Amino acid sequence: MGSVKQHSQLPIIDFTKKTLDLSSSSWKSTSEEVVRALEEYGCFIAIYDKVSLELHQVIFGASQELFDLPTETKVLNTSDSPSHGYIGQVAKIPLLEALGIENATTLEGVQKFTNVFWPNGNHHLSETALSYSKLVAELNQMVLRMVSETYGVEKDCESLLGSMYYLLRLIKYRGPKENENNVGLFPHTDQTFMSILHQHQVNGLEIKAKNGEWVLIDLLSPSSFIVMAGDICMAWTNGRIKPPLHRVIMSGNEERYSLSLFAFIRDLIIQVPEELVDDEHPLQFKPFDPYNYLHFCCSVEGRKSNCQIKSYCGI
Ligand SMILES: O=C(O)CCC(=O)C(=O)O
Ligand SMILES: [Fe+2]
Repeated sequence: MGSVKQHSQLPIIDFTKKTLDLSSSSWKSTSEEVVRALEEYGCFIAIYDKVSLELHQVIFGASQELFDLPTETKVLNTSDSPSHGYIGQVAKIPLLEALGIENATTLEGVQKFTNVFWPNGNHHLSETALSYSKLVAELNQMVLRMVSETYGVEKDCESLLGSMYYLLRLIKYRGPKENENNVGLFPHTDQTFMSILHQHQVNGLEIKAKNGEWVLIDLLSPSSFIVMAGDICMAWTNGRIKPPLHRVIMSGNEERYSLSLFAFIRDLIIQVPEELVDDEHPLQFKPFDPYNYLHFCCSVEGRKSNCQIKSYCGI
């Protein structure tokens, strides 16, 4: 008998009905839920309906059209930053293809992306990608504010937010062919501050639970998003929040489309706030440049490490 995959027990946090203004009582209780979930699992499912069903359909429709372009066109999506552009036809992960929109919460960013494929512009695509990224970035900002307030480090929050930039990664996984491995993406943690993942219809994302089991994340509602801590968040919180190990396994033949909104930091040295260092939590990380960290991760030394953030700036 084959083993039945365990389904997600991740906390589900509702960001819809409540008015999340700083003075409301639900802001505080939601903040506590968020921090508890992040400390326990490194991630949670957010129910967030600011991205309308229509926008959900339109962005995934646009993603499908982009992946239908010929490979020689898709490879024009390049970047100076590692893994920020087109990824595809990689021998070890043949099911995966990805396109990256850098600075996706700015008009310049999305236009730079669309102009690669449509030199005269593609207003519809730019507008879609921009609206989606801005709305999901708002969720990220809300979560960061909640974490900062709960930890009493609001002053750090403003400088982090001021140095944050977003990469919207569009992802497509095809089903495996006969005798082909069904791994869509190998186990990893994200090199981000925070990532917000979203998918269209087909499941496949798995998270490694504390007991060592891989748990399938059931994300079938269009208003469900996974909010996931990245490596940078672990260093900033002095190890209180750990990024979860996750992977993608394709169980059927249906193509899977997903979106990752990655929050990165640039032009800021990350330092553990002194409020987060005490006898119980001795300082674990040296100040570091989170942008250089991305380059470290793809260096020979970085690739060899089994915990890149600790190798890079751990004490
Ligand atoms: O496709 C997914 O659901 C996850 C993607 C992911 O983990 C990544 O892009 O880092
Ligand atoms: Fe990831």
